[in-house]
Amino acid sequence: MEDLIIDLLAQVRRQKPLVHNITNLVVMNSTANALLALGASPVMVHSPSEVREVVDLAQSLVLNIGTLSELTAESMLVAAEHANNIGRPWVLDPVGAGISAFRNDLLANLLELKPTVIRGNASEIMSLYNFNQVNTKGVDSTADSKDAIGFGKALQEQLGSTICISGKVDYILSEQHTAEVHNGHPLMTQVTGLGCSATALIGAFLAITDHPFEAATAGVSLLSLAGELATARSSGPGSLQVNLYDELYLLNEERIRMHLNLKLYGN
Ligand SMILES: Nc1ncnc2c1ncn2[C@@H]1O[C@H](COP(=O)(O)OP(=O)(O)O)[C@@H](O)[C@H]1O
Ligand SMILES: Cc1ncsc1CCOP(=O)(O)O
Ligand SMILES: [Mg+2]
Repeated sequence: MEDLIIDLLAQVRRQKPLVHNITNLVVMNSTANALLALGASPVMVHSPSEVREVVDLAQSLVLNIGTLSELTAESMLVAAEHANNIGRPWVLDPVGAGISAFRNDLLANLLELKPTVIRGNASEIMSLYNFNQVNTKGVDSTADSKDAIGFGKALQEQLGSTICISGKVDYILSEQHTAEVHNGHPLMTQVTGLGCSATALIGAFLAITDHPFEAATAGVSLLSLAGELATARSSGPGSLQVNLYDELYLLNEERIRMHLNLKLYGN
């Protein structure tokens, strides 16, 4: 799998795919910078009047509901439907799933459109499986990622989507495979938008491969690895945020082979 991730990263850097993001107001800048640091080309387009044309133009779509509004909810539904119609892959970040009826209703509609990949923290994945479950606290998880595996597997079977659960260990679940990423650092939970950045990177890899499990594993692995390497030379959350861009930019074959701690299982 390391060989594959190294190859996918080289392809992103060569092709610089255009990744269309309808995302939240908190992370708009940081996820654009994460995509640029990796080697992809982000565009943030939110208006329902222009999302169809940009879905046509871009190679993948990232939907992130973090600061949802009536306008972005409409845009997301239009964009996801159009992406399905023309065969564009898309990834959903269900930020804050479970915190309101408005958010849950939109998520239910988006799940009907069967996202190619879903990435959330443990509380979000648990809420997605059962919206009535009250285990969510804003946008941060109150649960360990391993406790959401059963919910993630059930969602995977129900939707056919690849499911990623982030946390101390990241899990990537497809019909045939499970991957575990044992990288990252607890300090990463004190910088906003790093889960959203993992989702955006998945978008970059979806743009260059037809294999959602591989794209999701590459995106989650490289964000966690870059975060771990960045933490080692940071004195707190502020420098971690900046150093993360440098580490994404500096990722190469040697660093991936030396530091990536990835386990792959067949189901
Ligand atoms: N306890 C932890 N230990 C190590 N790494 C972590 C931990 N929690 C989160 N991370 C890292 O932060 C990334 C984002 O995960 P998470 O904080 O769960 O997302 P979100 O920001 O959506 O809540 C993970 O992919 C992982 O690399
Ligand atoms: C704090 C906050 N509030 C709404 S969206 C958002 C950012 C969440 O980003 P992440 O889930 O990646 O930490
Ligand atoms: Mg999140």
